[in-house]
Amino acid sequence: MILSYRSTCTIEEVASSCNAVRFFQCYVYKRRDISANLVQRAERCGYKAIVLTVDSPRLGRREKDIKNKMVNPQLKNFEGLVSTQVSTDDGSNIEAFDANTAFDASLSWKDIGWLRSITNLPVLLKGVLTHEDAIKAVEVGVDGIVVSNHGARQLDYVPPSISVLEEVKPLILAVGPACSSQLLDFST
Ligand SMILES: Cc1cc2nc3c(=O)[nH]c(=O)nc-3n(C[C@H](O)[C@H](O)[C@H](O)COP(=O)(O)O)c2cc1C
Repeated sequence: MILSYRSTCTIEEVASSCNAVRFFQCYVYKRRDISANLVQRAERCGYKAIVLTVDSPRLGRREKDIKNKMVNPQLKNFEGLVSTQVSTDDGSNIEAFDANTAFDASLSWKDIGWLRSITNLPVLLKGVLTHEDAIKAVEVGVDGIVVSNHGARQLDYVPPSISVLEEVKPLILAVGPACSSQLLDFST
């Protein structure tokens, strides 16, 4: 299974109560020490890989979250690292926290090297949708890709993940952590 950075149980709590093979999903934050803290905790707790989500330099405009005044559950993994209390008059506090405070929108291929420098775990990229990016991912040394359009919640008009599988087929490891129970291996 792939644990989201946003999980309501901490990296440690999940590790101590679950024997499944665990990967940890994270982002690169403006404050790199936060990413490093999460990644290294996951490594210490026996997670087997880091899944870096690369399709969200900023959050998409999640109109349903805004309309519903979505309130983020407490981000327990961040306790003691950063304040997650974000007040916004504009609806979604997830958007306010992730996009404006936390995520590093300058994320680029060179940052894979940085991630590799802080962990010995394999690194997978989540959010790849083209053959070109899959090739580039291999070139910069990632260990796998997750073909995903983030549920089409990030960018309008992204292709459905299933429609690009043929294009990236030789390089595919899996399709989407949300579907881990239906993990598909197209690598053969
Ligand atoms: C409530 C919710 C929370 C999500 N949180 C994350 C997250 O923290 N990190 C992430 O990479 N994707 C997150 N996603 C996106 C899913 O991982 C997944 O990409 C999406 O459901 C589409 O599935 P697919 O990737 O198999 O196409 C979230 C999706 C939903 C519905």
